[in-house]
Amino acid sequence: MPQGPGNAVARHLLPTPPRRLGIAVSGGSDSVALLHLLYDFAQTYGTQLQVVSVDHGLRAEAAQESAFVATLCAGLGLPHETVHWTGWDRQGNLQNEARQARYRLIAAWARARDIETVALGHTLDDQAETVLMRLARGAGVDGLSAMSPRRTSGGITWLRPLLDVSRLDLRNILKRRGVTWCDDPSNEDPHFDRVKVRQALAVLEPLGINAEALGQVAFNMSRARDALRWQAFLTARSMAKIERGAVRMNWRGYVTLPDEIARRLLVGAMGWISGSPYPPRRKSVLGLIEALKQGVSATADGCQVSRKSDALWVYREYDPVRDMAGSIGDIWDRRWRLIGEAGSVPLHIAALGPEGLKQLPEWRGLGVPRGVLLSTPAVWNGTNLVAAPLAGFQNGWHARPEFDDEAFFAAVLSH
Ligand SMILES: Nc1ncnc2c1ncn2[C@@H]1O[C@H](COP(=O)(O)OP(=O)(O)OP(=O)(O)O)[C@@H](O)[C@H]1O
Repeated sequence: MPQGPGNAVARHLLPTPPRRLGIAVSGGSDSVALLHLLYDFAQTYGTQLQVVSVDHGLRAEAAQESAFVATLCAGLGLPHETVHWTGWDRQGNLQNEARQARYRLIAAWARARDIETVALGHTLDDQAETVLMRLARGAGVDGLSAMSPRRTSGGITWLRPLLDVSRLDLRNILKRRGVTWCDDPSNEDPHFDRVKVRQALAVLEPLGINAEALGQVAFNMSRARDALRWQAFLTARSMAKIERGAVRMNWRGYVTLPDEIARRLLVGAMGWISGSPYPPRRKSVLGLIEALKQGVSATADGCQVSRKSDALWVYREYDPVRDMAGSIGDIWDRRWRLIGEAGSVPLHIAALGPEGLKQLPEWRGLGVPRGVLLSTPAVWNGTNLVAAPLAGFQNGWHARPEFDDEAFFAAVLSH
């Protein structure tokens, strides 16, 4: 087993070394070191490596940096490609937009090459800088938690094998090997918060507030977050049910939960329904719970949250304008599989909506809020309702929830 940072890499990739691995290399010291460490690993374990660089088209030097990575890879005999970002609409925060675009582009690059895992060069210093920046925003347990060394999103597993390794150690490895790297001038630009934070860390060092200490804080926070996630998961299992594509919880039980658990349950329910990768902000969810206590329903992220007698319901907000067309076999609104027989009459699928409910007066006896039923799928022949999932099969059509309760519980556990 290799020692030092090489060991860190191996620890994240063994005992089952991947057959293929993507590496995102910007040309900076961290990702260049990652490239070399993974190259060593691949020599021993036979992993096929492919390298990608993203040119955001924002700095003149970016093309030279990807050319530098290309030369480096050619020297190591590794395939390298550069992908380009051209999509900035000059709206929003440039750093954020560029970062999100980068992840999207790298994920698309990997998917197109059947690469399931992509390694990134985040280090202990990145971890520490993130903790310090988030302190300024009064972050809670989630915000201060450590980055995960392995995380799946956008269909790709992102691996960060260097989170325990300092930038200094990586640079020393490169210097010993006589390998150079590119210095991104924006890393010195004090307009950026990250640069200010790096300077602040140098000032805090004599107090022992350094990358290791902040990394440890992040690690401890992750453990606290995991405990909260489990508590929320177990609570959801005992008090929440999926009914007609909505989440139903017992209000009297819900209202006695600690804030943090109540919030996680709600965020999990909303995430399961909306499919949004970003949870709503903590403050807005807590505000929403307060509103519910006052008997006020609320909408957020395309979800409606409301109380009906003793139950708290979270369901898809009915939106008459939203295009909710579908066909047989489709998954409709992420949660319903539409099953039926193609006949000679042209049918279409859309939300039940108020028109549908008018044609199904028996809905009142179901004990389910009107809003839940409005946003369930229905089969239409023009303006005539052919089938709706209120009473199981109808006219040879059926819409059954594709995602079972477990998917909702998993959403609670991951938020
Ligand atoms: N232009 C790029 N091309 C390829 N990979 C990149 C590029 N920029 C960053 N990366 C990858 O992301 C890693 C982290 O870099 P950096 O900290 O700048 O990214 P970030 O995405 O802004 O981080 P965070 O996710 O913490 O916001 C790098 O080590 C590298 O693996």
